[in-house]
Amino acid sequence: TGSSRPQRILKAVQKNATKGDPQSVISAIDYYCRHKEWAMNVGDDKGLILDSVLTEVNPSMALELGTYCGYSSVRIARLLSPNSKLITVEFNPAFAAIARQIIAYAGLQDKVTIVEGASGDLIPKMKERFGLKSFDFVFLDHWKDRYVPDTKLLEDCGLLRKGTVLLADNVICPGAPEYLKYVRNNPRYESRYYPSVLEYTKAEDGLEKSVFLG
Ligand SMILES: O=C(NC/C=C/[C@H]1OC[C@H](O)[C@@H]1O)c1cc([N+](=O)[O-])cc(O)c1O
Ligand SMILES: [Mg+2]
Repeated sequence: TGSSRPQRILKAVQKNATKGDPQSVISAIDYYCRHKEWAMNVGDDKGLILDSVLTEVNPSMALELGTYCGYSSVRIARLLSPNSKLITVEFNPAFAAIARQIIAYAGLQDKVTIVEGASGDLIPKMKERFGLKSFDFVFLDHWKDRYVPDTKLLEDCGLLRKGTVLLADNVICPGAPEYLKYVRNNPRYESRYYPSVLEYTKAEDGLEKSVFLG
C-alpha cells in the first residue's frame, strides 16, 4: 500500500515550500499538480479569479464546501483581514487530515476551521456551533450535485444575507448544470460567469459568481 495523492501533495509542499509562506505553498502545489500529478485543486488560473472576487468581497466570515487538500483554503485565508475567519467543510477524513497539515504549514491555522462531515448535516448546525449570524462569502467546490441542495439549505438556515457572494467552481467541467439553472433564473440572485480553464489543463471550465439579494 503506497501513499495517496493527497499525501504526495503534502510531501511536495514540505519539500518545496517555505513554512509560514502561503504563496510558496500555493506555488508548490500548482507546480506538482501541473508537472507531476493532476489533482482537483481550483488551481492557478481559476485561483486568480477566486483571489480577485475574494479581495473585492473582503469577507469577515467565509465558508468553503469541499476542502480536499486545502489548496483553496490557503488561497482564501491568505487574503482574509485580521480577525476574519474561514470555515471549510470536508466529508473525507483522510483529505481533512492532509488539509490540516497543509494549512498549518502555510501558517494559517488560526484563520481556518476545518469541519469534517457531510455539508448537508453540518450547515444546519453552524449558527449554534460557531455563534455566527451569516456568511459574507461561500466557495462551492464539493460534490457538484450538492451545490443546489446546500445553497437552498444555506438560504433556509438564514446563513445568507443581502449581498452574500457565492462563488462556484466547476460549473462547466465536471459541470453543475442544475446549479447554473438555479442561480441564473432566480430573482433572489444576481449571477455572472467567469470563463477560465479546468485546473492544469486546457479544457473549458469557469466560476459562477452569484450575489444573494435577500
Ligand atoms: O469532484 C470534484 N470535486 C468534489 C470533490 C469531492 C470529494 O472530495 C471532497 C469531497 O469531500 C469529496 O470527497 C472535482 C472534480 C474535478 N474533475 O475534473 O473531475 C475538478 C474539480 O475542480 C473538482 O472540484
Ligand atoms: Mg473544483
